[in-house]
Amino acid sequence: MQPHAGDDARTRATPLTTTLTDPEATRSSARPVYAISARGLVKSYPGPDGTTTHAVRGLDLDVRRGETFAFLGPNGAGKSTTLALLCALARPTAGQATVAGADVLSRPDQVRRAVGMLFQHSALDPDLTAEQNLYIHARLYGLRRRHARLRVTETLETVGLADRRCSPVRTLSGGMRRRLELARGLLHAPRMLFLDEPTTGLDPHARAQVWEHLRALRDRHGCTLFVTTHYLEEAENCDRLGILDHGRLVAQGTPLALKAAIGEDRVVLRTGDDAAARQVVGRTAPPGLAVTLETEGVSLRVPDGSAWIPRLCAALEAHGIAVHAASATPPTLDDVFFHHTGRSIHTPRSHREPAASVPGTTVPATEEAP
Ligand SMILES: Nc1ncnc2c1ncn2[C@@H]1O[C@H](COP(=O)(O)OP(=O)(O)OP(=O)(O)O)[C@@H](O)[C@H]1O
Repeated sequence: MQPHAGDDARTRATPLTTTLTDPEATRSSARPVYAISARGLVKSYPGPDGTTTHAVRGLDLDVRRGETFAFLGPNGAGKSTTLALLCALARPTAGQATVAGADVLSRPDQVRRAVGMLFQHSALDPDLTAEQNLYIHARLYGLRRRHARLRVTETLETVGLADRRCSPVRTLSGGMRRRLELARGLLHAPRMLFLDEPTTGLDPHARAQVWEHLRALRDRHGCTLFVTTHYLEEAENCDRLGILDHGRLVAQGTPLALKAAIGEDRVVLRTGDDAAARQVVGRTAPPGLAVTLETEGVSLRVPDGSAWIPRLCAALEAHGIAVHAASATPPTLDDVFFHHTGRSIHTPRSHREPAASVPGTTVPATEEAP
């Protein structure tokens, strides 16, 4: 998917009214350029013992029509809550959002009619066939009988399940069920799809198949896709992504721009004595850099990493420490995540983190979200 040239890797906040349309688009068509535009979106839940859980803390976000946008964040970051706010399934505590041209607060029905949704939990009846499940949902969406039958056939074809239309859902594989869920979200032909972790729990082959269908929806039908995920490789393939942490969007941009903005390579040295090597590398590398001990060896993030390898190797050898392997790799999305959050997306959050920086932090109800 093509990156947008000149995308800013950092989050930007501009007034909602100025971002809903761009002047060029307004001249050629009345349709807003942004499929999603949110400003200052907040969602707080009452927590246990009179506390408040701040799931989303002031979100500013714009997603263009036809764009595939990934919302990347660890468990509890607030991804599903944001999705519920944008689909008008939950009411924001504060802030505003326009989705598919409708305001989520004043026109929630219009938003829900305009978007398709794929949730983490299945909404399918395992004892009914693929076709029966879709037909029931089509009727619930308000489609007339004949149109419902037509859309069931079309959407089963779209997701490559036409030959399994008479199979009970319980006999379908996990990947097929997810595709059937996708078909369900497409019944009313929405131009915009919200997908909450569409491939979680699927094997790599089934994940690739789901993404093949999602790309086809974008390319053939111009659908806007908003996908939550904690798979870096999925986010990598999207037009843009936003990194959500502790209910806040800490960075957004194209994968390329986000990685380029870091500008640091990851250098890893595997040595005969990594603990001693860490001390030597710490003294040799530019001051202030974190040198860490990881399973692969001694690691540090430094601009122009490959130029540092000979110097670090020479210093280690001068201290009698053998270097078995050395590598410098350009930043990955995990490095981007690390850069903005101080930890890897795969690292479970620490219990020692200060309360104000823990995802979905629970604080006394009287305390204002910072
Ligand atoms: N209905 C609710 N009532 C109270 N707290 C909630 C509710 N829904 C979510 N939360 C809390 O809000 C925070 C964010 O949850 P959310 O489900 O949005 O995160 P997530 O990023 O989608 O996580 P996951 O990847 O595990 O689905 C969590 O601390 C969660 O416990």
